[in-house]
Amino acid sequence: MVSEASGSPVLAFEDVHLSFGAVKAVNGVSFTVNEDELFAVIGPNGAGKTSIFNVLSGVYRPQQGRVVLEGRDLLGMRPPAIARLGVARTFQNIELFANLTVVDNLMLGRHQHLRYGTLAALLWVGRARGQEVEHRRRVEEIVEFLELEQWRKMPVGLLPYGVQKRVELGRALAMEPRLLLLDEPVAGMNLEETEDMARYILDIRDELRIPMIMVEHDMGLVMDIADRVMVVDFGTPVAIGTPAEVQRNPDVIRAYLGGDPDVEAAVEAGVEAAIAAEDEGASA
Ligand SMILES: Nc1ncnc2c1ncn2[C@@H]1O[C@H](COP(=O)(O)OP(=O)(O)OP(=O)(O)O)[C@@H](O)[C@H]1O
Repeated sequence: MVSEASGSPVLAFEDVHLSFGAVKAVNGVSFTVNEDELFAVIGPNGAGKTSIFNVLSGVYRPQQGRVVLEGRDLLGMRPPAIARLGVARTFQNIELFANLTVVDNLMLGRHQHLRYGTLAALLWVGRARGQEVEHRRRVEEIVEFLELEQWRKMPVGLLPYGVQKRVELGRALAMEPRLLLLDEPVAGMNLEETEDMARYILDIRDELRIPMIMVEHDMGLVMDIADRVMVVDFGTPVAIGTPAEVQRNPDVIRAYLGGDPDVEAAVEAGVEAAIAAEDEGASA
């Protein structure tokens, strides 16, 4: 099982345990995320994926474990402090201001970088003016990067769903994150929107060099674009590895298909056949 990222890790999630009464939402989960890595977390409904995100962003405080971002222990910090350290997040359900324009929503993402007071902002003087210009410049760069130019002055609520999801991604990028958490980035999207989003996610990794953790139910997307995948089931890690490694792991297939013995026998036969075919291909 490959559990360590190659290169230097940005994030270390170490033996985290989180229970709600008798429910072990996260049960001894450990992984690291490398600085240029797209790391995916998958698992059946209720497996603990959202709970892992909530631990990472400070919403839930685990009973045991460590979460270290670039050498700093995040446990015990409140969500705004963790966001200031550079952990940005997109949500399953879009969380934008529907009546504000694309540019204004992105400007709100810059909010934690504002270094001037309200009075200075109102008077539009000195530092406030200089910083505002800089923030607008950064926002326009993101508009261009995510190809949002044609919608920049439109209220977000009027835009197609796929574009709204892209604006949400832009708002997270406006925070200049050190680590980006993507919670089901293509949920509810059609094929074209999904392909667009996949391209932007890969560009964020390759051009902006921002490491990401993605929770996603779309297996095709995960297997296509993730560098490594962690599978969780009932809060417990089942496997960590490359998409190819994880896909042929019988424990993973079992976690998805349940304990039906007929299904299991069929799966194991299928896995063996796949491995044999691969080996044959390799030796040919
Ligand atoms: N605040 C909470 N209070 C009580 N139980 C919770 C809470 N949050 C999560 N759980 C429980 O922890 C377990 C893991 O839930 P979680 O939402 O993390 O799973 P998930 O993998 O994200 O599921 P889904 O794919 O459906 O979003 C579930 O049994 C859930 O009911």
